[in-house]
Amino acid sequence: MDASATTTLTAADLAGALERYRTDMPLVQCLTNTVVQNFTANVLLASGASPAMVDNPREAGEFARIAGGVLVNLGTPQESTVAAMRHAVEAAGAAGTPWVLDPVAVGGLSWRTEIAAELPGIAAPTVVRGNASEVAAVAGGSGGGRGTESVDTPDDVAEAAQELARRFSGAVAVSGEVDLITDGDRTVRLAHGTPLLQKVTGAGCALGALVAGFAAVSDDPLVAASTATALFTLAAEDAAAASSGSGSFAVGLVDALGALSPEALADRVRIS
Ligand SMILES: Nc1ncnc2c1ncn2[C@@H]1O[C@H](COP(=O)(O)OP(=O)(O)O)[C@@H](O)[C@H]1O
Ligand SMILES: Cc1ncsc1CCOP(=O)(O)O
Ligand SMILES: [Mg+2]
Repeated sequence: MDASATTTLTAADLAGALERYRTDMPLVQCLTNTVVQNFTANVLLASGASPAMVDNPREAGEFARIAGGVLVNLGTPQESTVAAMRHAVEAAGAAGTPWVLDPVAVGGLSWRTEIAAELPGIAAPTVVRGNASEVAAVAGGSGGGRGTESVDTPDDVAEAAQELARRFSGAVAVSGEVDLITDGDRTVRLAHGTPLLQKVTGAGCALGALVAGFAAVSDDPLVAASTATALFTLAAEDAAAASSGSGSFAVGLVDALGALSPEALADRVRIS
């Protein structure tokens, strides 16, 4: 086998995942924070997936068995939703449903840092998606960022991300100006996007939901996380070009997510 084929993703890999996503319309269960629920659901719908915010302890496990992918986001943890997360992760592990951990502000606050350490002990996450400070904290190396924002760059934490991906036999997607996505063996960088993404709350959180959707249609977590990132950041470039500020940008991003075809993604994405 050609060695490069085992170490590199191609634009065609990502376009293929987007084609399957648009055909399958994956059901994505979101246990996410109270700030971003509506935006996340609209991002999933626009992209071609089907969102369901099933986040109570009585139903979360039941739903995780039938969902295509599960997002667990620690942005605003409450006793009840954390109990639901435990059930969802356990059921996802038993059913083989991929699940994504978004460790919002982990490292900076002690309870959510404990939860981020506990949940992977129930079942390993398919993808950990966070900003650089959050990924460093989950890997065990730092005190986190400034609230929900990073004080590190993805390349600062590349080794920690690779080690974490190997620990979970999954992928780690570190967001920033240049996104770094790794499965511990292969590492790709995507330099798309716009600084306007930092002026809209929930951009990272919505990206986590897309990763869960793509994990439903791809057996390769690196492909899933990379396709979600490419779709989101290329759509953001389109929205930025047509916007007059962060408000119209957020609306335009939802429009652009639905308009981006697999062919356009393959044509425009630059993988390094
Ligand atoms: N300076 C930037 N330029 C371009 N894209 C960015 C920039 N910062 C973040 N992004 C993009 O914004 C999205 C959210 O990333 P980030 O802000 O790091 O997440 P979080 O909201 O979890 O902190 C990602 O798709 C990332 O590629
Ligand atoms: C502002 C805020 N506070 C708690 S969760 C949250 C949303 C964070 O969203 P993101 O991590 O996508 O910027
Ligand atoms: Mg975040």
